Amino acid sequence: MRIAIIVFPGSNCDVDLFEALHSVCNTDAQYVSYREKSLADFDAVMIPGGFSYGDYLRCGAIARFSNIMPEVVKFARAGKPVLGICNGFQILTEAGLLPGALKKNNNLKFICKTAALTVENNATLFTKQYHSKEKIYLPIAHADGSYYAEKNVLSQLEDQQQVVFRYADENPNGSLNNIAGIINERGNVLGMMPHPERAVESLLGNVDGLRVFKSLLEGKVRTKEASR
Ligand SMILES: NC(=O)CC[C@H](N)C(=O)O
Repeated sequence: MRIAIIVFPGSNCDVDLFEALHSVCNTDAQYVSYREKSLADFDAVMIPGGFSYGDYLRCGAIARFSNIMPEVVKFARAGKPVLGICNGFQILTEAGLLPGALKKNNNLKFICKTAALTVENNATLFTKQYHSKEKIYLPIAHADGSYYAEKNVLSQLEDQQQVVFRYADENPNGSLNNIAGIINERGNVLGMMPHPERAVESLLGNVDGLRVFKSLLEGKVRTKEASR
């Protein structure tokens, strides 16, 4: 599987994501600049975390006007897999590929810690290797991670099992319905605030994020972690 990692000015989790895909999962990952205008030959697109355009105006609000974004939208509309992590999630909501918005954390502070989550929907492209309602732990690192959507959007997300990850134990940022990650109706675009790419090797002290990537790559690779 050939995976594009979109790099914007200010992205800072692109290398972690590359290492997770390339070094841990042995898959073909390529950096693609925000200036590019084509995603031909890629099987999946991932938008990494960071501070695209310095988070000026609103997180993701400027990135979504980059050259590459119409291609990302086309890619998603074609039903191909798209994953947005943290700032990537923010960019996907700004681009209209996912509903709702990410607001400032309730405490108005940047929060960097490990969060407990439950896997609410394990029937997606990105979560099929988790058990239903499995409790996992992933790092979070954001200032604008409080998920907001209108009531009718929230009920649609709940009714259609589009909430994929929910904060467990405590809600760190004020997200409505404890939402940490959602998928679009079609099931090919996932956005999540926690960082699975920072939890893919025992050396990192946590492998709970590895199955997000393994689920997508299922059957196509034998990961190093799995062979240990
Ligand atoms: N780690 C990240 O992607 C940070 C996301 C975003 N810039 C925020 O602080 O909310």
